[in-house]
Amino acid sequence: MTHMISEIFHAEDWQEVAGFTFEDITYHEAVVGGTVRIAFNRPECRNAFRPKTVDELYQALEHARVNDAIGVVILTGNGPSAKDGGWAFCSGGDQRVRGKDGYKYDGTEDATGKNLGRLHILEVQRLIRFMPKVVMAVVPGYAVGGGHSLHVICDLTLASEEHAVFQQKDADVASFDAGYGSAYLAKQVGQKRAREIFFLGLRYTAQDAYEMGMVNKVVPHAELEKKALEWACIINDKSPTAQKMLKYAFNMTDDGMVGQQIFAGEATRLAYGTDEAAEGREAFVEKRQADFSKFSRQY
Ligand SMILES: CC(C)(COP(=O)(O)OP(=O)(O)OC[C@H]1O[C@@H](n2cnc3c(N)ncnc32)[C@H](O)[C@@H]1OP(=O)(O)O)[C@@H](O)C(=O)NCCC(=O)NCCSC(=O)c1cc(O)c2ccccc2c1O
Repeated sequence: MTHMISEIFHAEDWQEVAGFTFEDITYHEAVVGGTVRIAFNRPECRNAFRPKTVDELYQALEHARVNDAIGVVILTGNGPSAKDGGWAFCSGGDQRVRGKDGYKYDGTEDATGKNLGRLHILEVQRLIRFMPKVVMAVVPGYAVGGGHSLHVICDLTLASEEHAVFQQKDADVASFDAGYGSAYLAKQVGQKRAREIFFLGLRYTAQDAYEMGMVNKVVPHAELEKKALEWACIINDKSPTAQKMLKYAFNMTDDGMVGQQIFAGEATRLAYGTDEAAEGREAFVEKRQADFSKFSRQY
């Protein structure tokens, strides 16, 4: 008997990625190739993340990042909750395990033995931001707190027409994502709207979020995952180099020197492929003066 992943998950489209024993997430690769689906799998607590969840998420994202065959990562939440039928993308940090210095592992999971608190969802945000793949948030229910920030950092967001709820409740629990979660949100929806979202913590539907500019498409709940895979296939049919350079170009204006470094690194890689670069390398190896005279100063 196959275990149900999520009510709107289409098992025929996916196969489990081998080699992992995840508990808090599920990790699948599309049968058609090119796309992975990573899903929070704690629907009973609206897919809140504890440190173990974040570790698993980071591991799966890193695995996708370095997999040459993958162009798109779908990030979503499994559901509904068996307790009450509620749907969630992610409700942020698990408040039951928040300590004075961050979110706590349970005793057996802490690698340091010192029970250090973690805020490493921020490391996940950076991984999503800087990976040369399109990351798509697929929001079937609540995207709240740190879960809202995760949808903000993703390149695209699709949302369930019936069940998606966007809400920033950080200030209700005396937390604040003062990085991408707020400042980058303001780039998406404008300063007044972003301040409203954080200062008031109101609930917004998928349609509200679409009108504000932080959701790309509102999709009927039952069709959400099919639409996500359809979009992923469209993205994957295009030039991987063009898609990567575009993502880094979009990021660059907001990411300062790091954004420039990442874009510039890829420009260097492209330059290495030219005859001009080969001449420079070969001249060094052959211990001769490089002859760049035949290369044009194109304008
Ligand atoms: C998400 C909700 C609005 C949903 O409300 P609803 O009424 O539909 O459902 P319940 O409230 O009854 O929830 C069902 C069930 O789930 C439990 N639960 C939900 N969210 C969490 C959570 N985040 N942590 C732990 N448990 C959660 C809830 O207790 C119920 O359990 P039962 O046992 O009673 O069945 C609503 O649930 C809600 O408001 N949730 C809390 C949202 C929240 O405050 N999130 C945290 C914001 S702070 C944050 O995420 C954050 C994390 C970081 O790591 C950061 C790092 C660096 C900077 C900032 C960070 C940051 O802000």
